[in-house]
Order: sequence, then C-alpha cells, then structure tokens
Amino acid sequence: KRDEIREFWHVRKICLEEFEKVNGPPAVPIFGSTWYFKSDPVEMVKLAQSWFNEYTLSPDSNGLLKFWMGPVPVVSISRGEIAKMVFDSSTNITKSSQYDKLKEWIGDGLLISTGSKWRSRRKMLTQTFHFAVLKEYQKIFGAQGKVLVDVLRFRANNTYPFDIMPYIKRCTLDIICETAMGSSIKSQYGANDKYVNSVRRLSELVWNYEKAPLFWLKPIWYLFGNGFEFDRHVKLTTDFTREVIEKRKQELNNNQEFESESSDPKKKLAFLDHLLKSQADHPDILTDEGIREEVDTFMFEGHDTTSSGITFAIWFLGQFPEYQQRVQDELDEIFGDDFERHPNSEDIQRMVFLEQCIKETLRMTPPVPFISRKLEEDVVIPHSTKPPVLLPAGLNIMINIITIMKDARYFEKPYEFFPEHFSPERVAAREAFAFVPFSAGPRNCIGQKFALLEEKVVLSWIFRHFTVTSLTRFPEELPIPELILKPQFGTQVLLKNRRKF
Ligand code: HEM
Repeated sequence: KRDEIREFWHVRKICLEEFEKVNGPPAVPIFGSTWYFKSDPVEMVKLAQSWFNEYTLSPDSNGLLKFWMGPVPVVSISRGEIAKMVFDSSTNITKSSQYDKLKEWIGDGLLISTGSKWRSRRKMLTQTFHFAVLKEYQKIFGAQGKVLVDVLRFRANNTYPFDIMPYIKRCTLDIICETAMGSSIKSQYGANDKYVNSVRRLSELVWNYEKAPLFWLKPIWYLFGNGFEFDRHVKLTTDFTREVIEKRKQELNNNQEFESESSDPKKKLAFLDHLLKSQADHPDILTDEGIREEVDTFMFEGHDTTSSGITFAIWFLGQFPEYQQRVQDELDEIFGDDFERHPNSEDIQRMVFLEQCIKETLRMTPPVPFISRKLEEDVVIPHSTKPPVLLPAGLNIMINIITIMKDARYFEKPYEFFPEHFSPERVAAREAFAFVPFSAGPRNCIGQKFALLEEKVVLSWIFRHFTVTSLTRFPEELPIPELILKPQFGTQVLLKNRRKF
C-alpha cells in the first residue's frame, strides 16, 4: 500500500509539471472535477463535447486532454495515430483502477487481468472463437433472432411507439447464455427475471461508482445503500454461474462428451465446455474460480455491447428510410419471400450493405465509447511545433474511441450517419487506426467476429420482417455513456409488418 501511495504522488507530481504542455480545463480541488458535479448525463456529455471542441480539435493540438477524476490525474487521447502508440504496445496492457469495481463482479478474467495471467488465458481462449466454433454459435443467433421476431410481432402495426432496447437486450442475453454456458435462460419468454435484473442493476451500480469519486470511500458507498445492493447482486449472479458450471461439469462427466468430441473436434461445444476441456488438460492453469471469472466476463462483455450495437443500428435505419430500403432490398434478394429460413454462412456473406450500416453505427455510437489503461512504461508524444509531452509510467490514460472515430481527416461526414464511409474503396484508402470500435492491438476485443456475426443475423431477422420508424433523431437525442453507450430516451420506434398474413 505504501508503495502504491508513493507511486501515486510521484506520478501526480510529474503530471503537474508535464501538464503545462497539455491542454485541458483548469484543475479543481481534490474531490472536484467539473465532470463529476454534473449529475445530469446530458449535461455531462455536452460538457465533455465542449472540452474536446475547445482543447483537442484545433490543428495545433496533439489531441491530448488533461483532466482530474477526483484526485487522480488522467490524460485522454483523441487521435488515432497517438492511440496506436498505446494499442500496439505489448507492455502497456494493464487496465486502470477504473475497472476495480467491475472486478468484484466479473473477477480477474480476460478483460481485467494483466501480465502472464492475461497472456496465457488469451492464448487459451482464442481457439474458442475459431471460425468453425462461430459457425455453431451462428445457429444459436438464428434461433434467438427468430424468437425475437415472434415476440416483436405483437408490437407491430400499432400506432403507439415503444422502446425496443429491452427486447434486444433480452435476445442478446439469451444468446450469450447459450453460447457461453450451453444453457438457455429463456429471458425472451420472461424467465429468470431475477438474474436478468441483477445483471442490469450491476452495470448501473458500477457506472454510478465510477463517475462519483465520493463513492470510492467505502463508508460512503455503503452509507448510501449502493454497497449492500451491489454485494447482493454480485452474490446472486456469481452463484447462478457457479451452479451452471457445476451442473455442466457433472453432465459432461456422466456423458463423457470430451471423448466423443475427438471424432468431430468443433462440434457443439459451448464456451464453458471449451474451458472445462482446457481445465482437464491443464488443471494447473485454470481453477474452478478461473472458469467462473471467464464465464462472467463473457456474460458481461458479450451481451450489453451487442444489444447497444443492434439497438443503435435499428435506431439509425429507422431515421433513414432510404438506407433501410437498401437493406431490405438486399435481404429480399437473398431470402425471396421465404420469411422463415434461417440465414446460412453464404447468406450472411451476401449482406454487404447491412454490414456497412452496422460498421457505420459502431463508428457513430460505439458501445464501448472509451477505455482506460494504466501505463506500465513512459510514452512520449511528439508534436510538430511544440515540445513533446511525457506521459509517465503509472499514469491513467483514457482512450476516446468515440472521438477518434469522428476524425474529419478520415471520414468525410464525421457527424452524420453515412454507410458509404464503409464502401470497399474508402475502407482500403483509410488508416486502420481511424476505426477502432473493438479497440486494437494485442488487447483488442476477442469477441469482435462473434459480435459482427450476431448483429448481422439478428438485424437480418428484424428487417426481413419489419419496417422500422424511429421517433427520435440524432443529434436531438444523444447517446449517453453508461458502462456501455445507451440512447438518452430509450429507442422509441414503430414497427410495420412486411409480411402479409
Ligand atoms: C459490438 C459489440 C462489442 C464491442 C463494441 C466490443 C468492444 C470491446 C472493446 C473496446 C474492448 C477493449 C476493452 C478495454 O480495453 O478495456 C473489448 C474487449 C473484450 N471484449 Fe468486446 N466488444 C463487443 C462484443 C464482445 C463480445 C460479443 C464478446 C464475447 C463473446 C466480447 C468479449 C470481450 C473480451 C473478453 C474482452 C477483453 C479482451 C482482452 O483484454 O484480451 N466482446 N471489447
């Protein structure tokens, strides 16, 4: 602890000297930061936007912004070429203290762990996203997408709007439970609502904790009741996961499925089964609790993100009928008037314009709008006219994915929904670091192919069956960062059946 405190003050001191060279709002007293006095999320977003406009967008700026999270100095990076210096590093892979509360829930799994633990787990888990495994998962995406359409049918052709996001969220939750744990929780049918509710509340509580430094003091966190509620939900969700793991372990032992698996190596194994198999092969690397951490990490990372991506895609396409029509024409060409056929790999490859719309949505409203790291080694940021800036080891940095992807040097209409940004010729002419919704480098999103495939399958079901009208528009309605980016007022839509019954 003493070393940590010494390091903290040392970094703070260097920052105070180096910060002279970096733009940013004036430092304010120890627990103050203008950001955190704003309780209204819209005000918070507008304030952040004004900071970026003022300090990082001028041609003379290096895209860095300094600010204080309570007593902690933070530098945010808003230019792709500078973020690349961190993304590409094999040393600066440690997450910042901002992930600490999350760790009490999902544990020290792939998202949060660092060093050799992260390296060995990453290597082991990469095979669970092998092409052939994704092909198996694709069947689950299709089946759950169809359930979603059946559930939404009851909302179609009504004259009053509804928020579509909770429906999408239950669909992606069912998908991740089935792919990760091999068991369906049927939340789309209204089952397991205690677990579903706990997962939702935990995300909200972690965000409340992160944005209010006063909650970092344990007595205050508990005094306001958040601590007790958080602990209760952590227990409920982790007990649920442990129970599923135990049950699956017994089933596999009884059926000896691992042996039969050798004849068809990629057949119908859930993510959990892969972990149990790896544990059987290397019991020293993966403990039971290690498996629990990884399953909960995938549960967290793998459903809120995709539900945000799918919901925003529906929202944008509901605002631009001309793009929606192109998506539907493409789908009609693939499926004809067969409304029930599940999409196969060839169909999915032909959904070219839908994929452009999905990517443009990820650019406009990335589900993970920023990420944080704690530097393990110094980074020196050069500048063409000013002295270079030293970001010292120990400093917390925030990489602003959402701002990086609005860079007018790489996107001709940075603040407009324009799927042509992802036409093949534009993609070929652009630097890879300009589009980073899944982060980049060795710590990029391990589930990105899974996510794109899931989004395509679920969205294809929706736009085959319905025409969507969004009742709110960007930028009158703003995307608000919680742990994951969400629409400010929910996503109010009207659905019209395309199928004649
Ligand atoms: C549209 C959907 C998704 C987006 C935008 C997204 C974005 C990201 C980003 C930005 C990171 C880096 C986080 C950081 O550095 O703090 C990340 C990491 C990660 N994502 Fe995703 N993600 C998505 C879907 C998924 C899915 C479906 C899964 C699992 C099935 C998943 C699993 C993970 C894991 C395990 C990590 C940690 C990887 C590591 O550090 O080695 N993600 N994701």
